[in-house]
Amino acid sequence: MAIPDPIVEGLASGWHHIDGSHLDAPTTLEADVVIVGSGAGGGVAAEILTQAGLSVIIIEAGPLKSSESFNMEERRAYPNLYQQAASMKTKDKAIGIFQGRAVGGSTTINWTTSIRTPDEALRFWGAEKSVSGLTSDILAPWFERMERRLNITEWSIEPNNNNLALKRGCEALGWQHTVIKRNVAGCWNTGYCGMGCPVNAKQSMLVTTIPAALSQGATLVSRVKVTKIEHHKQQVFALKAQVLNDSLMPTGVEVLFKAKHYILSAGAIHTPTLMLRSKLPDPYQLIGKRTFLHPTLLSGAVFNDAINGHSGAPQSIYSDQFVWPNGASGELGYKLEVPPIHPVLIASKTLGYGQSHAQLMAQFNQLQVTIALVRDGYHNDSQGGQVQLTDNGFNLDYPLNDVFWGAARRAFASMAELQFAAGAKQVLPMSEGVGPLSSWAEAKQAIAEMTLAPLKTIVASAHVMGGCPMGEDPAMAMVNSQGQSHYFDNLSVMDGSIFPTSLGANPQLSIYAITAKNATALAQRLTSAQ
Ligand SMILES: Cc1cc2nc3c(=O)[nH]c(=O)nc-3n(C[C@H](O)[C@H](O)[C@H](O)COP(=O)(O)OP(=O)(O)OC[C@H]3O[C@@H](n4cnc5c(N)ncnc54)[C@H](O)[C@@H]3O)c2cc1C
Repeated sequence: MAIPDPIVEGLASGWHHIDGSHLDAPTTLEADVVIVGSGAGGGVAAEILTQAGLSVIIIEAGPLKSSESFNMEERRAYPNLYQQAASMKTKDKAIGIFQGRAVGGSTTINWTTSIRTPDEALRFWGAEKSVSGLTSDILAPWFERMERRLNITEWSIEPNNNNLALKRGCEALGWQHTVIKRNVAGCWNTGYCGMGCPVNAKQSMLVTTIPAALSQGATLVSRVKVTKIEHHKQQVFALKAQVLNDSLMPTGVEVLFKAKHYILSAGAIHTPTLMLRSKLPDPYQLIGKRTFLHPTLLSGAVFNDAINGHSGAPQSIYSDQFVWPNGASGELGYKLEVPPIHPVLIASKTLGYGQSHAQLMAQFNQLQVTIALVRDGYHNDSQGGQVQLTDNGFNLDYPLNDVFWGAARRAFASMAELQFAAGAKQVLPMSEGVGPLSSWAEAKQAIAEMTLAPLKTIVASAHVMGGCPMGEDPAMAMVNSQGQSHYFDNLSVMDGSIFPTSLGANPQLSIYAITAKNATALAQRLTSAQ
């Protein structure tokens, strides 16, 4: 049975799509609003502004790919759909970062976990970061709106064995756990969300807001990368962009975009990189600083029975037992989840080489993996990373300090305790120098004594946040609480870069709801000025 592909059908119906790789001469494009990036922020903003009657151009550096080409193979998905073919790393290479680069941004390849912004985060932002008007009550209708729009509902199907182990461990220990809400409609439970949903069940921006915007006349420009924001006094007057070829290398052809209003939705790291490269005013030196990752530790566990963590909804249970142990600014907390277990993804995040690695991979189908996402950005000694320009790109300098390693050690202990309580026969904290552990008593001692250090301990992130913080006080924020620049009348930022701290929860729903609120306010402002 052929799966209907909304992108193929939409293009056939006459959507305005310009594949930059086909442009061979300099071009200027104009609209009421130009949006840089087509992910969680860009997608939602595009739909709302188009619905308000404004002409919109969405610019995306990545390609337009759709279910027609999503073949559930890691070797194709990572180079096609991820930044740096899924091998992006921090400056010292100690943290691996996953981020999307295709139409739909990271939502095209994310794992569908949808969680509202924790109240603790919102209260901290109000009290400490000069954010105004973002309380759980004020945001509730925006969460409801986006939950309806993206069919976000509790996953009612039996979790896969990877998630079931998390649930069983929590039950045995009396720890808090929750069934995850997912943005899916008619999900086949394949477990391949991270390679682009092959059946268009995931309600990513690729199959929801972007098609809606295009159906109402918006223009999508793919394989074009914005390189510079041209500005003068308090106005942005153009965006300069490079055309990219099939391999996403610049062809030398330039495109100029002109608009009444400009929105940056290139995501954390890339929005700040673009701002730095364009030398936007930054009297308090904020751009790119306080970039957060939820730096994530992994613990493997071998079970007697098959886990088959590649199959079934990747994430369907989480535990918040340890996220806010002593209030927001107390010791760093961590959220417990599981990742999908696909061979390349896991082989690159496990330890050893040669025989020991081969032995571990031979038990691949019995391998359960638990992850602990550390909540960064609240404690005084948790300042996140800093985006820095290099000659041909950027670096994210994210030093891992003692406060982080303290949380990491606690997280490894919690994960081992949980995995043994769930019935694991061996637990393997993903940090060099510690072998497979056979009991909770043995693990407790080994984890208390093990050396944790950059490049010895595996740390990863799929949640990039911050670097262009929001707030009313320009001394600590680049944009106000509506995402409007403090320095330019016609520039907004709508993506994960505006979070003043990490969230302590998976980010997509926070970006959807806050963007929906801010884009609606912007649409009212722009249409009433017409
Ligand atoms: C593997 C993976 C799994 C994840 N799972 C979950 C999950 O289950 N739940 C959850 O809540 N979150 C998850 N996330 C994170 C979530 O998807 C992101 O937080 C969210 O999509 C970020 O939205 P954004 O708008 O900030 O940026 P993105 O969605 O990343 O979109 C930014 C887009 O801008 C484009 N861009 C960048 N620079 C330029 C430029 N100069 N010119 C033109 N275009 C540019 C990029 O190519 C990209 O497509 C996951 C992420 C990954 C990578």
